[in-house]
Amino acid sequence: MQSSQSKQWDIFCKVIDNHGDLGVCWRLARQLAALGERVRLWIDDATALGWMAPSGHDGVQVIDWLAPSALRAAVAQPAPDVLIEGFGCDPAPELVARFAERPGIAWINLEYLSAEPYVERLHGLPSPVFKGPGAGLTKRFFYPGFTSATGGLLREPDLMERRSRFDRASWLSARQIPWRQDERLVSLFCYEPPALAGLLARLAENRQPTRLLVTAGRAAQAVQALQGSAPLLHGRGALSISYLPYLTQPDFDHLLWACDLNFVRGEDSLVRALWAGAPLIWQIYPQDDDAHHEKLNAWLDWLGAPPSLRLFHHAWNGFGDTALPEPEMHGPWLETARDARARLLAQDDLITQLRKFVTQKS
Ligand SMILES: Cc1cn([C@H]2C[C@H](O)[C@@H](COP(=O)(O)OP(=O)(O)O[C@H]3O[C@@H](C)[C@H](O)[C@@H](O)[C@H]3O)O2)c(=O)[nH]c1=O
Repeated sequence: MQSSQSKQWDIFCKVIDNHGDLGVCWRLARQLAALGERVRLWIDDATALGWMAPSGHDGVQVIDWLAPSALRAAVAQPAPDVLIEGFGCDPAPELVARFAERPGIAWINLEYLSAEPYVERLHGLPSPVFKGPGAGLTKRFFYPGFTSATGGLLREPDLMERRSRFDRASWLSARQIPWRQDERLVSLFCYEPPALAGLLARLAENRQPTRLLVTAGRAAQAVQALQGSAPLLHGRGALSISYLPYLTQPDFDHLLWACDLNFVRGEDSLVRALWAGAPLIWQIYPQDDDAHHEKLNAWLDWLGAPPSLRLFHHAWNGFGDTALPEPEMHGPWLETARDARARLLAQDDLITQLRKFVTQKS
């Protein structure tokens, strides 16, 4: 797969919390490698790769950034063509100093995803480094985003084709998830949303049965904590609950493809839910100064969210004391999701843009 045109990419990732930093960097690494690029992923905590990507990926070398032996070995090797700094994570200074010796190295700071207007303004801007390791180099900001004036979103070339071949019933049966044809399927990947109890009650009281597929980790703990305080909740009324193990990243996609409504969080799962094309609810990563309020509203504006979907997001994210509206799995919520996906599919994906960007700037 590798050609003489292929580049060496070194991606640096620091796990701050949860799984998004690694989730995004791993997805980037394996998509580059699938296109024939050579990739080293430098990571300070690769634990979650044990379930996200247990078999690794051809062409991706994972390196423990904290291991002194790995640093020594890397310093002895040729510098990469492209250095990607995930989310301003400050790669090891010894390496940056070594890499800076390579003429024409492209140094890119991959930023967090947002639909706020500043993204279009800042995408691609240079930031010359004046002192310290890397002095004399120019870092460039690469902003993923939802419009054609941004760096776009990660999307494998065959994603839509795989999605169209997906068979929900076989996937559920292979996972031993009980499912009756009349049950609506809802996935839950969240932190501890204040409106979680309200959602469970609404689903339980609905005329139509729902099976909630709860992802491992914080989502499962949040649901279980509520069940502890209201033990009858499990299987109550129209609601059935299945707890999932941690899934590989490709299987996490299958979960989203299988469901009629997806609750997602953070960054990477939001993008995957958009590609799934079913109605989705986003729990945004909360920031201390409430900066996430503006960020969520900017995304809802881009999405063209109908009023009930906007209200639902506000309630789910705990803005004010908004009451949780009825979740919808058809009608305007579905049309909105389909329309958003069509708009995104008409734009270049992130890797296509990133490779162009690197070639033009080096
Ligand atoms: C539950 C589950 C998740 N995943 C993957 C999907 C994603 O790649 C990843 C989750 O990442 P996210 O969706 O981004 O959600 P997240 O909330 O885990 O991640 C983040 O949000 C960012 C905004 C913050 O900056 C990060 O610090 C981090 O908090 O885990 C699986 O592969 N299998 C699973 O079973």
